[in-house]
This record gives sequence, structure tokens and C-alpha cells, in this order.
Amino acid sequence: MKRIFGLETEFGIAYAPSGGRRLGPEEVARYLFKPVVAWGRSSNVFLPNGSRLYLDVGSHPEYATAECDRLDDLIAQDSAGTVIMQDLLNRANQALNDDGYDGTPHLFKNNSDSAGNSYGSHENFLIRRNMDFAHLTSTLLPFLVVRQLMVGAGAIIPRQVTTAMPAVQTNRANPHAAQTVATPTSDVVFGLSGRSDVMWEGVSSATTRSRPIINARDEPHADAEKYRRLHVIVGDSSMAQPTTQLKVGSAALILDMIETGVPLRDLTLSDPIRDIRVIARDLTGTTPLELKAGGTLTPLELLEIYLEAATKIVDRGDHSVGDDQTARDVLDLWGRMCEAVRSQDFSAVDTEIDWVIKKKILDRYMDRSDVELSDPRIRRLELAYHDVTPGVGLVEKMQAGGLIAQTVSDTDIATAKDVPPQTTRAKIRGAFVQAAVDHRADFTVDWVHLRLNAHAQRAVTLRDPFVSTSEHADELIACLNGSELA
Ligand SMILES: Nc1ncnc2c1ncn2[C@@H]1O[C@H](COP(=O)(O)OP(=O)(O)OP(=O)(O)O)[C@@H](O)[C@H]1O
Ligand SMILES: [Mg+2]
Repeated sequence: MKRIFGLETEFGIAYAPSGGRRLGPEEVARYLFKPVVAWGRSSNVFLPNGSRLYLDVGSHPEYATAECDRLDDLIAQDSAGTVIMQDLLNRANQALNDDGYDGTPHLFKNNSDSAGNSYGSHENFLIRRNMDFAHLTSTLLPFLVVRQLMVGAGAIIPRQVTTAMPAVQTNRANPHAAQTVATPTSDVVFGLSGRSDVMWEGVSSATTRSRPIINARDEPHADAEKYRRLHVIVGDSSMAQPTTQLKVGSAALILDMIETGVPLRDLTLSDPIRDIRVIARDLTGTTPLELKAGGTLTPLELLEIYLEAATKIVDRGDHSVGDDQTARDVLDLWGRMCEAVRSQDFSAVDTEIDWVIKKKILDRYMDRSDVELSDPRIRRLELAYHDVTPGVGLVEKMQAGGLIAQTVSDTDIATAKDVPPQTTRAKIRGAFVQAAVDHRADFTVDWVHLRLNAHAQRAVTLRDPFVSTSEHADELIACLNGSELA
């Protein structure tokens, strides 16, 4: 089975002044995007690797990967996004210095800022239109609620669970907008994910209500008769590549299971929004969760039931994650993580799973320095795990030292900065964008369309994301080459 995947990552920005002038994140973001605007005449561009890079109002630049049909490609493209942002950061740093700012801009791949705003990493999965969407999402939902036990980024969160929605959040117009979470008090715990506390619904198109786990807004970016795009917005930004692989791979296998009709008992949770908060505070996976169909299951039991079904899919060879080895790797880490949770001995996964790696770092520091979890030094250390500023962040150093595992090579990541996935329509888009920029042509691109503004009648529509060649696009590119000759 084939599937298209895409990951959107919103980055955080901060500026550390060195005694001199202060600078707000919006201004740093403007510096960051100066080369982008100079290159693409906009702060909302598609790059030659097929991705989209943009800055909305505010200071959370977003990188949305090109469409990938293999998990390995997705991880390479996602990591390339971070490297592209780092390159921009280096240039911004230089420009800021030239303008007399002597501080340091920082870039974070995290999910909340110091003001308590939560933003995210969105996962996109192509699904077939002929699937019953309500059935698909209700089957997937319990999995997304418990998945944090495997792939949460780890977070310092208030001990107390709150399920009363703050008044300010009951009338949000924009489901993507940053959302404020209660500022943690001193009574905090190390939890699995900070995102869980900002989820207020299971599935919703969320135009006026607050943020759901699955955003049901129907924007397929493809032939709407055949396809639909599932937009999962509950996930954390993952730092360790194996965590990304397990996060997206496990969800993909559950979707494969639903789409190919592998039977699964009804695991609908009675109160998913309460459960997601409670689970976030339970590192043992032993909290009994009430099922709508009656009885209880713990998060760990649920993950094991899902693993069994996912294993069937992979055994049949009917999965969408790419080659069989990648699928086996997903199952292997999934199994090892369940075993680690059961035994509470995490040594077999402590170079692969974000929350486990992060907890180890924080625990060690607390032991050595005799400080509490609520100590500002611990918060800084927690943030350092998400700091991707070149030469500064923890993950870069830990990867170099073999303390965090990698699933794709640095060479593949470097390639993915410029080269789109070769098996999806991103290949066509990338070639077009490169040609149009080379020829300084005026052009417009989105996920589905390619247009030379001077030849609007020849716009190319790429309705099928699985198709990686297009005669029409070739003609448009030839048209550019011809115009150069003329
Ligand atoms: N047909 C598809 N199925 C699944 N994923 C897709 C499909 N087409 C595009 N994608 C992926 O969906 C993501 C879209 O990113 P984008 O940021 O434009 O999202 P959006 O939800 O449409 O917009 P916004 O973030 O501005 O609200 C990309 O990662 C892209 O690769
Ligand atoms: Mg987006």
C-alpha cells in the first residue's frame, strides 16, 4: 500500500542579548527571512526540494516537508528543514552583527515558548476518500491519545490535571494559532508531552472551537474525489530521528490496518480529553482508562494491542512506510519501548526516544546539583534539548557522540536540502521552482499548481501526489529555457 506523508514544523525563536540591545523574536524572524524574501520575493515560498517555508504573522517560521511516500525520505526531508533553518540563522546572525547587534539568535524545535504559547508539529497522511472518515478517525483516536507514552518529547508540566477550558480558549478563530497554556507553578512533574494539556477535542474542523487532536478541515491538496489528507496536530516536534520514525511509522501502520480492514476490537475511550492529560503524567503506562464498550485498559495494554495488529500488517507486506526493513525497525522500537515501560528499565531505548533521553539528562543534572524539577536551571536544560542553534544545542552534540541514534545519514540530509523526494509530485515541483528561479521568472506555486504568471493559461495541475513526472510541467520548464534563448 502507498501513502503520502508530510510533516510541518513550527520553530521557536529567541534572542540572547550580550549586554547590548534587546531584540524581539518578530524582529529576529524578519532577519531570518531576509534571504528568503530576496530569493523568492515572498516570505511564503516553495523551495527546490519541494518543501514550503513560510512566516505567518508572529515569530514561528514553519517548514512543511515535501510529499514523501517513504518514511526514510520523510525523516531526511524533515531534518533537512532544520538544516535549512540553521543556515538561515547563521546568515541572520551575521546580518545582526553587521547592524550592531552583538547578541545571539537562537532557534528551537520545540512546542512551547517562555510566554506559555503552545505550537506544534503537524503530521499529514494521505487517506483514501472512500474510507468512512468518522470510522477512521474514531479508530485512530485512542491510539493518538496513548502514543505519547512512546514518542512524547517529555515536558515539565503542572502536576494537577485541568480539564476546564480557560475562557480565552473557547473562541479561537484559528486552530493553528499559538495557544496559551497555564504557566506551570512550582508543583510540576516530568510528563510525556506538553501538548496533551492544550488538546480540547478529538476530531473537529476547529474553526471556532479550540484545538483538536485531529483537525478535520477538508483540504486534500489532491484529487478530492480520490484522496483526503488527514491532519494530525497532537504530536510533539521530535528531536531524535528514531522518535520521528516511530511517531509517524506507528500512526501509518494503524492507518494501514484500518484501510485494509484488519479487524480490531472497539477501543474507543470514554473520555479521551481527560485521558490524554492523565496519561501525560503517567510514565508507567498503568492508569486504567475506561472504554466506551465497557471495561478498562491501560495505555501500555492499548499500545501492545495496536502493536500486535501492526505486526500483522507488516507480516503481510501490506504497509505504507516504505521498505520492509523500515517497517521492521518501527515494530522493533515499538516492542522495545513497550518492554521498557513495563519493566521501567529504559536502557534499551535511551538513545532513541525523546522523553527518555530528556528525562535522563534532567535526572542526572538534578542528582548532581541537588536541584528541584521546578528550578530555572532545569527549565533551561529542558529547552537546550530543543535548541537547534548550530554549535549550541544538546542534540547535535549527543548525536555526534553517539548518545542519540540516527536513522538517516547526514549525507542524505544534506542531499534533501536541495533534492526533492524522487517518487512523488514534489520532484516535478522542485524542478519547476529551480528552473523558474534560475530564469528569474514570475511564478506561482502551491501543493497542486505550477504557474508561470506570463503564461497563466498553461498552468499545470498536479492532482495526484504519487505521480512524479508530468509532460505539461516539462513543457512549462522548456518554455522557460526557450525564453532564455530568445
Ligand atoms: N495529498 C496529500 N496528502 C498528505 N499530505 C500532503 C498532501 N499534499 C500535501 N501534503 C503535505 O501536507 C503538508 C501541508 O503543509 P502546509 O503547511 O501547507 O499545511 P496546511 O495545513 O495546508 O496549511 P497551513 O499550515 O498554512 O494551515 C506538507 O507537509 C505536504 O507535504
Ligand atoms: Mg502548515
